[in-house]
Amino acid sequence: MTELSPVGWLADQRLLWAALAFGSWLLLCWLCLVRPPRPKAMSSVTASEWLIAYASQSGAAQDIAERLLPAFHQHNLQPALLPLNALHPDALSGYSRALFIVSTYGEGEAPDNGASFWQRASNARPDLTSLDYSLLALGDRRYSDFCGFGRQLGDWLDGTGAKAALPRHEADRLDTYVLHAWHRRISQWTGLKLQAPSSAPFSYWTLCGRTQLNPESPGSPAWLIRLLPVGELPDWRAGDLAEVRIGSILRTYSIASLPEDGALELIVRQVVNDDGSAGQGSGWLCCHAEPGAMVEIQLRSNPGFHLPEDNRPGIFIGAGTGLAGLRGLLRQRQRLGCPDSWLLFGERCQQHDRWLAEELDAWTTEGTLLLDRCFSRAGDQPEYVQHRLAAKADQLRQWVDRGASIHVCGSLAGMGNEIHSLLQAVLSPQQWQALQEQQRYRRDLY
Ligand SMILES: Cc1cc2nc3c(=O)[nH]c(=O)nc-3n(C[C@H](O)[C@H](O)[C@H](O)COP(=O)(O)O)c2cc1C
Repeated sequence: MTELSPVGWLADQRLLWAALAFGSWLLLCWLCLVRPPRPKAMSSVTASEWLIAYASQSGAAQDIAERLLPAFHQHNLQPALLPLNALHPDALSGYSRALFIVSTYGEGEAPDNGASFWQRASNARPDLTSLDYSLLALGDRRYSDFCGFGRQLGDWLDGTGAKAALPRHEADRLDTYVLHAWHRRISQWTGLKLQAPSSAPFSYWTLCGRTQLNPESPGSPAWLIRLLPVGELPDWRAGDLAEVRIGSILRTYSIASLPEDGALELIVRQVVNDDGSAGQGSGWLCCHAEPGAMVEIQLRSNPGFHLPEDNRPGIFIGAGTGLAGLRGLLRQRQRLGCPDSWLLFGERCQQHDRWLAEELDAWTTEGTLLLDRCFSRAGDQPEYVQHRLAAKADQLRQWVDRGASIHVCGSLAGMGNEIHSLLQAVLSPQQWQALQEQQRYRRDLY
């Protein structure tokens, strides 16, 4: 056996360490260069490729779109959730999979938060061959152009080369069978557990007050109806809607009060049929139901008609029962101390149709409300809200330049359509575009 001198032993140890260091370095190189990279986590690959886009006038399509999010989040996916107007058609090529949930408004038209997208899309044909999509169209077969906008959007997508991953689904009045079928199919497609929205349950309310707003008016009687909940008062926001079930009849009304008022108030016009009989739903609410009667109601969020988050000036335009939605908004602004509200309200006759006079006149006296009442049966010249607005076009332009939002509530045929055309005619293209893009033009029309 040879004995190592201390110097030789030290040299051997150095050699050993050098060999070890060299070996580690080689291993590191192999790990970095030779081994293939591990696939990126699923979430980071697919996070930005998903799009959920909606176009919704009274909130149903938006609600369906928003309720899809939690299932995506559970899988660490962060899809973009946007109203169509927030997208440029070309930007769709940035996504590889999309869900479109769109309703139809007007006469087969896009809802307001899809209208400017559609205007741009009509002149654009981006290459969307790498986009797979599914489309759920909401509509109502009682309109002649059933799901008209959904169908146009689907045809346009197909024309761009986008591939429909599933057949188009069309839901008539939120038909639960179709909604469940669509959710099942997209669950299979995406591999996510997506639940069809179960609509909020109806709850019971008691009829506790009914005041006629237009005694002796030549128009049909209109009533302010007050209801108290059985149980706790639920929460809602100014601009929201109430679905009222009377037997087999379902009617949607704009809510005219705030939760802070302690009761739900609606403005209901008593419909009189051609044969003189009272309309089924309104007849019961306005005449036949006794105080204390039970009413089944479901509250529905209507985000497209809420107030903007700040206290910018607000223009409120409506006729007849359209005052309901506007009154909720005006009450909210009064509570928040917003200074500049301008209401243009149209009804029939000066003498008997000063609806909610006490309340509105108090606000004008305080200086927080500018009120233009227009009467269609006044003197020789009938005056509608669109006439008054046209006469005050300079003031309208000034308010819009100061950043005012515009809310319109009432019937689409006639008032809603005419206000729409008038705004387009008297505002500059820049003002009109800004109103739409900044969502400062909001409508609750029926
Ligand atoms: C003023 C108005 C016009 C409408 N026009 C149509 C139409 O032309 N075709 C259709 O299928 N549905 C039409 N609808 C029905 C809506 O598309 C349907 O109620 C839908 O569920 C609303 O969804 P949203 O709340 O997302 O806007 C119309 C509804 C309203 C209030």
